[in-house]
Amino acid sequence: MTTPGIVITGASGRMGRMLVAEVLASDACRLVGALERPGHDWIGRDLGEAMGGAPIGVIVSDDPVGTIARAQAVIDFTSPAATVAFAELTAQARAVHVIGTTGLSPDDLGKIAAAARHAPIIRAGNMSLGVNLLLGLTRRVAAALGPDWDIEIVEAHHRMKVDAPSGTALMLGEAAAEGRGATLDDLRTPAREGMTGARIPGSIGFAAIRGGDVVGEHDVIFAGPGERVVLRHLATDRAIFARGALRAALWGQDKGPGEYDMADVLGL
Ligand SMILES: NC(=O)C1=CN([C@@H]2O[C@H](COP(=O)(O)OP(=O)(O)OC[C@H]3O[C@@H](n4cnc5c(N)ncnc54)[C@H](O)[C@@H]3O)[C@@H](O)[C@H]2O)C=CC1
Ligand SMILES: O=C(O)C1=N[C@H](C(=O)O)C[C@H](O)C1
Repeated sequence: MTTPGIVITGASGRMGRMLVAEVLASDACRLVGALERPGHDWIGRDLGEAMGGAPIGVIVSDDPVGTIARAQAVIDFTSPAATVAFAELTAQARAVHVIGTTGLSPDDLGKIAAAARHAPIIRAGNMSLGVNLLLGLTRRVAAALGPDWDIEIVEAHHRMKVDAPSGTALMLGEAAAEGRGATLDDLRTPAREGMTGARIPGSIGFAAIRGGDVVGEHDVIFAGPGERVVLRHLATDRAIFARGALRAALWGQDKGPGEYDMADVLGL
């Protein structure tokens, strides 16, 4: 039996490079393609050489149709527009699509849901074991603490991150809202600036810090009368996300069409 062939999109990106290394180090799969955006200077080059090492026989391509046709799984950490386009092509190829891209709009999510009618899509704003455990803890603490406890989510990321709040912060906010028997749309408070007025009771607030090379830090703060509870996750190595994504790609091999998340993959 041959191992599943994996295509990595955005192969030159911060996550793309981690994913390539993770797939090449695994005996459970093969790297069968690497995609970059048209005009990128890696197009047409051997991926191993482009990454500064020995050739590996995979040429970086800007042709998603031909490349994805060879894949049993596509691991995709790129941009919302690229991910929506890849979702359609991956569904046509009946391959597993693992989506790590964040900043997706409701319209993007609708298109991804449509693609998932034809093939499995596993999507999470954070693929790490630690954050996915923290989601369950956040749900439980939010349920246990009453409405006198204000919920605020603070996240910090590197200076190149383009979306805010982070995908992880939004997942944590959704978990906190679920703990309160509501949705994040019900409880989310707009970003604060100027004369905001006092805090809306029961709302969930977000703050985003951007700077340097911070991999990803998230605090869920429960601020009550006279005390605070803080749940924290600190990512210090992007390999945690790549490891989770590859695990998802392999897990998805025998799954039917539909939308899945890391709780499904990890059995949480
Ligand atoms: N879910 C998770 O666990 C994680 C999610 N992310 C998310 O992954 C995404 C990417 O993050 P980074 O790697 O830091 O960004 P990056 O900017 O370093 O990499 C993105 C790559 O995608 C490429 N790309 C863009 N459009 C493309 C197209 N049409 N075809 C092929 N390649 C294309 C870019 O050229 C670039 O190389 C972000 O949305 C980020 O929030 C990042 C880390 C963990
Ligand atoms: O852009 C990043 O770097 C990260 N993005 C994800 C997010 O938006 O939460 C996951 C991780 O925090 C790193």
